Amino acid sequence: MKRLLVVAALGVAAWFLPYGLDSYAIHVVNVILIFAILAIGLGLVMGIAGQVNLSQVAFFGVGAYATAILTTHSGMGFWVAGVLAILATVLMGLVIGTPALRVQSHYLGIVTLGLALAFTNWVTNASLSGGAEGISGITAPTLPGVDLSSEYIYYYLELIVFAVVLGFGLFVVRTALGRRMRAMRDDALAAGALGAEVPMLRMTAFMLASVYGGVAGVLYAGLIRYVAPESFNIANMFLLLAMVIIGGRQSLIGCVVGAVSLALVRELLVDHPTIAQLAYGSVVVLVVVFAPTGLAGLPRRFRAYLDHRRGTRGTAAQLRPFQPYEPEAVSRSTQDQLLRVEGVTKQFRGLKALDDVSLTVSTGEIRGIVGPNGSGKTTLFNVISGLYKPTSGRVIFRGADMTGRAPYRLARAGMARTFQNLRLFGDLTVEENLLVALDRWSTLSAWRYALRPLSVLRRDRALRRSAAEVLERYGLTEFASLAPKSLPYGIQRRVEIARAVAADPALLLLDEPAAGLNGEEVRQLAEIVRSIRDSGRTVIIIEHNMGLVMSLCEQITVLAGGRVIASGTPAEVAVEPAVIEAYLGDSMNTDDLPVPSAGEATR
Ligand SMILES: Nc1ncnc2c1ncn2[C@@H]1O[C@H](COP(=O)(O)OP(=O)(O)OP(=O)(O)O)[C@@H](O)[C@H]1O
Repeated sequence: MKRLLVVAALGVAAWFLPYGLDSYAIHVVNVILIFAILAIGLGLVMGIAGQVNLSQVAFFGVGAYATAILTTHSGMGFWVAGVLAILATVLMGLVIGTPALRVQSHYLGIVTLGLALAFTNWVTNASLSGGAEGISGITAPTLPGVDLSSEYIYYYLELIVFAVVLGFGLFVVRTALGRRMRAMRDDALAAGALGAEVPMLRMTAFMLASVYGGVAGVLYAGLIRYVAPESFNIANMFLLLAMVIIGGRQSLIGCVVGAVSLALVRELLVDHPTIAQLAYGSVVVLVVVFAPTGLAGLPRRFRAYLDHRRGTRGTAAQLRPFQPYEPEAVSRSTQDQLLRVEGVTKQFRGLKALDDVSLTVSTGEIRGIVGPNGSGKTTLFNVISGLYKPTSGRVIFRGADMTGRAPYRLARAGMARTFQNLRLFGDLTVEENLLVALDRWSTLSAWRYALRPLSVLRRDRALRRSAAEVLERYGLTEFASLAPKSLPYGIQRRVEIARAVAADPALLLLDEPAAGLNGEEVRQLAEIVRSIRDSGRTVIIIEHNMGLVMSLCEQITVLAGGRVIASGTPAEVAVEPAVIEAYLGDSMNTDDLPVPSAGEATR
């Protein structure tokens, strides 16, 4: 309610703003709105999706130049030209997003900067774009009964477009697509392992940014009715970047605040361009060092600081007991092979981390993978889950050859995993971590955001209900809104397992889930894993805690030096001479192993 009142007050203020402004001031406001739209687009691709994009100014340029060329050379009306210009910008977004499929971080910065420079170079030299002089005489936009040639009236057109694109951006960020992008920004590898189609997501982020660039370009062409290369140069790109960083790149409102503040500063320093550049640079450095979340992040940091001083943070939340799943009858026929690893070898330069490893896992089994440190267990998981391509050999999952498939494809085929060193999305809450896993929509269905927004909202509500159920089952409800990193290690491990199961896998890979847990937590973990299996899933678990492995697993595969040295029931492998030899000198003492009875092992 409070938020609604603030939005209404801002809306009223924005509506009456032109009444107090002279003709120069309204022009400045119109330019600021265009920069704000550009900044939102840049915030989406860089702040939300984590893709370095130094070509936002080129998107802006394509939108403006395409409008200019189509209205002057081809004699089209402004609106038709504007729509075509935005389509042209999206096409450019696809081209510029393509390198993001292969390169990341500063390399992507260099590539996108290169493309932006190429654009400026082209418009400066091509005759189609009017060379250094640019294109003047752009047809003014018309609306029946509305005089858009007046900047006072044009302001309302811009204001409406700004409100729509800001609302759309916030809608994306706060629902499934935005969550996936934020997850990818945090940890692309973990997001992929949960089924997020990382390449498609990167492309979508660039396309979104390009739409914002295109819209801003069209509005600019309609406002100034003249385009020239200097409006789209690298200095403006850095100004835009400074707006996003200072405002707070992870918040679209922050991007708007940054755009407005810096555009006003630019106006004040318009006669001192050198001082202006130095001032932007210094402020950016100060913000990066002292307020990495920008102006938008300051209130939250201040609240966190106050909480810390009062000592109120996270004291109330309690881990509740796990509520077991309803057992499901699963046929445990050994014919029903869920996973087959055939002669897999993985070579890292001179080192053979896996050497001709073969194993078969049946549906409904809990399989243990054990072996001394460095024996290749995690490498085997990485090959099975698609993080590594094997040097040779095959991985057959649910009857299909999945060797070397991207992790997101394996995840979508029904595989989920946890990581030895926990890979929770640190910038997302516990609930959002689960929501990312629960979301099974393909990124291709992102068109619904534009054409069927209500279906997106309905689905988001359904996802939140499912997340609440998962939180409840794992006893995590009270931690839903907290950042995973603020939680004790044992709870983080539980969140990671809950997240993996939320992805609804047929096969769950657990990489050392007991690492760092105390005795009681290990007991609870065993209960959770058994219940997950009883609910119809198959589990493979890498573990050094031999007591846990021996009591939990029906079959154990022992690796040493990248080779399978034994395979069988806990009782069988515990007495294998090769296993005893491999473990001599290791922490495991096979004589002390609590070898279970056959009945216990197959619970
Ligand atoms: N990306 C990589 N590049 C080079 N060598 C690697 C890579 N990943 C693993 N290795 C090497 O492969 C071998 C097997 O490592 P892996 O992590 O699979 O062993 P592990 O059995 O899981 O060990 P631990 O129990 O300590 O986790 C080790 O010698 C490791 O150094």
